[in-house]
Amino acid sequence: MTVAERSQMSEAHRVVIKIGSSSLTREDGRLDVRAIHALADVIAARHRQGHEVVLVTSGSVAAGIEPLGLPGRPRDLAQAQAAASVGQGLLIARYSGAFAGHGLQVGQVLLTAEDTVRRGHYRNAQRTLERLLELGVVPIVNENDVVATNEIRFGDNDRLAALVSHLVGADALILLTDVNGLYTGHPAHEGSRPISSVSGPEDLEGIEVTGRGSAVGTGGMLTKLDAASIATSSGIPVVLTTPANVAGALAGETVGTWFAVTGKRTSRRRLWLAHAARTRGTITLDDGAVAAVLGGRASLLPAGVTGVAGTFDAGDPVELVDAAGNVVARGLVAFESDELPGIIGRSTRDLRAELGEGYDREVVHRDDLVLVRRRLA
Ligand SMILES: Nc1ncnc2c1ncn2[C@@H]1O[C@H](COP(=O)(O)OP(=O)(O)O)[C@@H](O)[C@H]1O
Ligand SMILES: N[C@@H](CCC(=O)OP(=O)(O)O)C(=O)O
Repeated sequence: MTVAERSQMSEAHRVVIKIGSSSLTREDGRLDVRAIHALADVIAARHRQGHEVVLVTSGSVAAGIEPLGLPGRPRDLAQAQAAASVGQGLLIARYSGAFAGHGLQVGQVLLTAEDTVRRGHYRNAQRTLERLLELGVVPIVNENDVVATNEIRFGDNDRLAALVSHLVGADALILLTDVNGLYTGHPAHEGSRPISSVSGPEDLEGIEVTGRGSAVGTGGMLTKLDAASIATSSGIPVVLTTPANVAGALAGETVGTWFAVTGKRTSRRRLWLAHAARTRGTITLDDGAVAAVLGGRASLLPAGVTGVAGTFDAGDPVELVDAAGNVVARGLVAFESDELPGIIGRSTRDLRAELGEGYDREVVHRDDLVLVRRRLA
């Protein structure tokens, strides 16, 4: 079922709910157990109505701060990973206790973004999540902080929640944070007004968002907008609100900000290329090639390439940038990096005549290319 309007939220069979660190920690930095119980109460009620909920929860790093005697959220990666390792067990134990009060079991699922889209990984993740739901268990997902490295580190659970929504074929995604939705500017700034609904990227023009979150959160509003864009562009509507409004959001009430669907369900490979793939290099395009690629139907030919950086093999993901270095698209490159300097800027006819069949192929075929939406702010 596709949820087109807020009012249909009450019928959404499978919903992903993501709760951020800012909503799970008290002012002294400790885990807020009451918040966990309040959320479990709402999810259990939804469960009793015959619906399914997948919970994506942050809070492992925050939960590790107090037992390790740390002064605050660690900045360096290894320390954050250690805190997450200590905190994750405590976090899941709290959820487990809260859901047990409703006769529900929970299943811990630790993922990286790549696991949700990379062939071979996603099938296992998908099968496990399906089986947990069939068994009436509430899956509780968090980033697998301990294995995530600096380069692949996802860094925020907002986008992970959007990718998980896609993975489980959710009917809706609810993002819970410490502000009741998106505002026209930072909520602390005078004059910022709440926005009740967003029907597409054009509604976000002029809105000020920061990547800086609350004291314990990461990513701020920027990653929530990224998550909303991933979900809505692949057919999943999003509500952004506070935990106090989660029951209202599930009932289809006008709470927080509603992000309407902007596109159809997309292929997992394109989702991976656009949002999770680690690119291996950069290919610079001339203005004509940028226009052709942005037109949406053209492949990238050698003649439109002006520069190459990085070391990659044929088939690797690369970024396509314009002359000013702005990322225009991502694609799977058809040549290895060593081959490209000898062919760029040249026409396919020349290349075929000089180097033979095969060298006249596209640098990136249009089927292997996704446009990158410009980020806000
Ligand atoms: N335009 C905006 N509208 C709403 N919140 C914003 C905006 N710009 C920045 N923010 C900040 O984003 C914060 C939420 O992000 P974050 O702390 O990462 O939350 P979480 O821990 O729930 O993921 C809010 O507390 C707010 O300070
Ligand atoms: N895996 C980390 C996620 C951190 C994170 O994304 O935080 P938030 O921006 O509060 O959702 C944790 O559990 O602390």
